[in-house]
Amino acid sequence: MSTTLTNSTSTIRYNTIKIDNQDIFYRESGDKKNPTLILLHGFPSSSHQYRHLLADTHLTSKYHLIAPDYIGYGQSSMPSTKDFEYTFDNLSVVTEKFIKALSIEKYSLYVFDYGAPIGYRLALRNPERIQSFIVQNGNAYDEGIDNAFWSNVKKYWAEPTKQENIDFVLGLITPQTTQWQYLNGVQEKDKSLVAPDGYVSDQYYLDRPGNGEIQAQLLFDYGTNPAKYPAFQQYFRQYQPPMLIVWGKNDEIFPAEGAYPYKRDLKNLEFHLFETGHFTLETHHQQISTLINQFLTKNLNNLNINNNNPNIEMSKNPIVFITGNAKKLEEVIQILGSSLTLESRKLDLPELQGEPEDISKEKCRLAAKHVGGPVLIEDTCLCFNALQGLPGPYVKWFLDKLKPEGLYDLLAAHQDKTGYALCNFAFSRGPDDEPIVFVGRTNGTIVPPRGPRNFGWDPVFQPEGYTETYAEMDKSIKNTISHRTKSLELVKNYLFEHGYGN
Ligand SMILES: O=c1[nH]c(=O)c2ncn([C@@H]3O[C@H](COP(=O)(O)OP(=O)(O)OP(=O)(O)O)[C@@H](O)[C@H]3O)c2[nH]1
Ligand SMILES: [Mg+2]
Repeated sequence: MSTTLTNSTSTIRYNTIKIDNQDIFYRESGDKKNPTLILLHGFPSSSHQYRHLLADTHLTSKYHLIAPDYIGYGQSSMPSTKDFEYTFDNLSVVTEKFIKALSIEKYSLYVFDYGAPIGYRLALRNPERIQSFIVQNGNAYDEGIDNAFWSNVKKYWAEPTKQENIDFVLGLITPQTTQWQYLNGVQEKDKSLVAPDGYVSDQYYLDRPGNGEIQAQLLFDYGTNPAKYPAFQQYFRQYQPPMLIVWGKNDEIFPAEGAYPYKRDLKNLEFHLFETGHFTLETHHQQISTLINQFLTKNLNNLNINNNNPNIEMSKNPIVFITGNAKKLEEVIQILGSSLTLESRKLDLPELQGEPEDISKEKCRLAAKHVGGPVLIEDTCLCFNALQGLPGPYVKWFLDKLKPEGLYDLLAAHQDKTGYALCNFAFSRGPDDEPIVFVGRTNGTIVPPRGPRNFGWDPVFQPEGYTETYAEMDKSIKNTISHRTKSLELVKNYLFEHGYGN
């Protein structure tokens, strides 16, 4: 339990820290020892928009919450556009430095509106640090900005000096528009839930001399975001961060059309639309808090166990998976999903001759020396029973010279066509640590090649109980029964027990 609790609402602290000589103001609640949720605000607001979540003891008894104000917003410094270039790149760099200055190693991100392109940039640069995402009316897909509001913004991106376009931008920072942002799309019965303090204080900050130029510069730079959407989407597909979507569906700026496409890329996605507008938390913070609590509890479960156990070693460095084989890496990423974050490095390490376990241990020692930190390697064997386990670890060279047909022909003189695929993962914490080996094995039969030839000996291996070869079957089936999956399962269990899980 947090030590900062009082009665039914949590204590919020208000602090300022210097980053690159600028003051960054932030609100903080909950115990620092617990997993961190960083709340990134939107336009035209500040960390004030997260006041309900920050005060919610259901969240702060289990999580550490932090909400900064970006430069130019709320209580943070507001240098002029001559002294600071207001771009999403720059705001994300400052946010990254802010997180580092507070010594936060891993975190979940709540992204809303402008917070989305800032948070996704952070994730592209630090995929290993991101534990999960909560997305509220924040965009990463073209569908979300294909509407009347954005067609005006696009005109401004195309001709920023045209008076008509400047007038449009100036219209966005008037008291009427700010109030509209809070109330538009809110159901009649819920309007009295929206505190006027939100739009009144946002307007106070917008009205500061020079702030209009800042908003115009940043809105112009929003034009750099659509070009990044493919990279954001690729990150989602590759790293599969758990994601909770909580979206006010009557928002005219970020309508629900921008929420659905996340479903295309994220496998671990919870999706909720609410009958309300842009500032969804104003009317639905209780429902959202409950969902966040359930979502984080489910997805950070392993981490909570680790945090409660002082004997667990938490790695500061990410585990580097070394392989020279792109297909192998692809499967490892598919199998692991978001459960474990690895950094990959392409390197073809020399391999010893001998028994599979000794080969993988030695490969792992070399990798640990190379990286100087925690490493994971993998060595795969294809073993024929009639040949006492050969070609085993040497299958790569046999395959290279003989092709899949030749592998099958090796058994021409033998009745027994059975064999097994063997996968040895080896893990070491660093150069002085003895590697541990995790073995996964799938039995099968060696058959004349069938199916696509894009991965090694897959066409000649037909796993026991199946009529298709590895190459013919759907990837999702191979990844349920394969030698690699079985070995990775043991790796995951071991690493979770030792504090490396997501
Ligand atoms: O059909 C396949 N299905 C698989 O699931 C599979 N896994 C590995 N292989 C192949 O078997 C040899 C292992 O050698 P290997 O473990 O030393 O790998 P590698 O040298 O390619 O990469 P690495 O050592 O840099 O990680 C290489 O020819 C790999 O292409 C597979 N073929
Ligand atoms: Mg190799």
